[in-house]
Amino acid sequence: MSKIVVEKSPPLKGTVRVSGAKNSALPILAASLLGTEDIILEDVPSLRDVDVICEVLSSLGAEVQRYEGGKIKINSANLNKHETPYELMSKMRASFLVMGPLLTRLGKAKTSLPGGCAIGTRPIDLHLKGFKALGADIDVDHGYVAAYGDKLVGDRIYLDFPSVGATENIMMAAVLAEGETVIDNAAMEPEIVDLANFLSKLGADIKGAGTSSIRINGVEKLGGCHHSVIPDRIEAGTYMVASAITGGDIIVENVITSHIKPVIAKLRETGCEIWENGDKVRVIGKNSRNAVDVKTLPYPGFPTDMQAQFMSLMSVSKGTSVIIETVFENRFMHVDELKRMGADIKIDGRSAIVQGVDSLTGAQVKATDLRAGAALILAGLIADGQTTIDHVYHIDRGYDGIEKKLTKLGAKIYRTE
Ligand SMILES: CC(=O)N[C@H]1[C@@H](OP(=O)(O)OP(=O)(O)OC[C@H]2O[C@@H](n3ccc(=O)[nH]c3=O)[C@H](O)[C@@H]2O)O[C@H](CO)[C@@H](O)[C@@H]1O
Ligand SMILES: C=C(OP(=O)(O)O)C(=O)O
Repeated sequence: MSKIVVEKSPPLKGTVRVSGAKNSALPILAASLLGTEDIILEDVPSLRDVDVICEVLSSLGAEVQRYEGGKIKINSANLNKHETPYELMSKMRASFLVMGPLLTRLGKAKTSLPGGCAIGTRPIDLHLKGFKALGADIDVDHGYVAAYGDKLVGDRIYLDFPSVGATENIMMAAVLAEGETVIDNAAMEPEIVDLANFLSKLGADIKGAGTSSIRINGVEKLGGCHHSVIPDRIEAGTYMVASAITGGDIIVENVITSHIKPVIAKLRETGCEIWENGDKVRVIGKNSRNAVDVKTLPYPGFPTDMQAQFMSLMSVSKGTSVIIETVFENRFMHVDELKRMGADIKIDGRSAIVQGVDSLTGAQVKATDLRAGAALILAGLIADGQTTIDHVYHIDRGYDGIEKKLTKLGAKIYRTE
């Protein structure tokens, strides 16, 4: 199994370009099952998760052609299977997002139940609540979930939590349902808006995406379109923290700054200087090692997907920081790994109390999930000596060319087999 080795690096300098967003690309690829004509997607990041979802689409009868530079062509005119193979589903939770499109297009869908993962139990009750409200029968048995409904009919659905995945799955199921569906307390993440924009280009009638109430009027059929995936706000935030933690001065390109307001605000609170200019942000980190408190929340709050990276920064900041994780119940697996590197962190329920230390030391650690892996790379950049990170397949799920991009900024990072 390959490992990533990170050595103490100089302050980062230069320019880094952010790739298309994983969390937009995955639902949009799933939604491609709804179209009956050619769909061309651009700016799709090169990631393990994208490889897996493309395999899922092919296994269902869609034609998927991949080109250099993040372009993918999909044609789902001959969609002919409603069941996804367990081996593919078990590789990635987001493959559950094919349920909504399959159900509404074929009248039936069956996938293995996505299990829990390192960051929490990650139930799917809200997805199923939505499908049921649209008239589907749900059958959960022997580790599989099946949904049946020849004729879905729109309804009003209140989500008990603004779940990103449930909002997406229900929105996708509703686009071909009869009449109007309203999702209340819907997730408002930029990736929901990107999915709604994509579906609208296919011919769907969706209003209110990006607010807490989304209205979908079902249409008979969807066609094809050309769509570019929005930039990855979490990848952008990760490089911004890399500049802050190393005391660097970098420009992050291909950023929609309104999507990363909480990250910009919190970095400024640490003392980091940030200049916004169109789709670029310059991040000057020389004074950015001051402790701040962080509380993760659904968008537009501080993203849970940036919590681990901020914890690395707080580990070497002046003072004490309280980091509260409200979105996932178990997203502190990186704490033990950071402690191996000398961080001083205590967990109390959903809070982590981080007492900044003067320096970290390189160690052998493992990426317990995607963002935990990114956090360990960030910690490795300023730790004395060498940090060797195991289980890097987690990192490959969500960071397009991370070693290459960091190396270009002057970081000492490489992969070993
Ligand atoms: C592929 C993708 O887009 N992944 C993102 C998506 O994950 P995902 O869509 O899985 O996250 P959700 O917003 O659904 O989950 C948030 C919370 O809702 C709970 N919940 C969710 C569904 C459900 O049916 N019942 C339920 O209780 C979860 O357990 C969790 O505590 O949003 C998360 C929250 O911003 C991000 O961390 C992930 O990177
Ligand atoms: C939790 C994440 O992703 P996923 O939902 O794909 O596991 C993430 O991107 O940090």
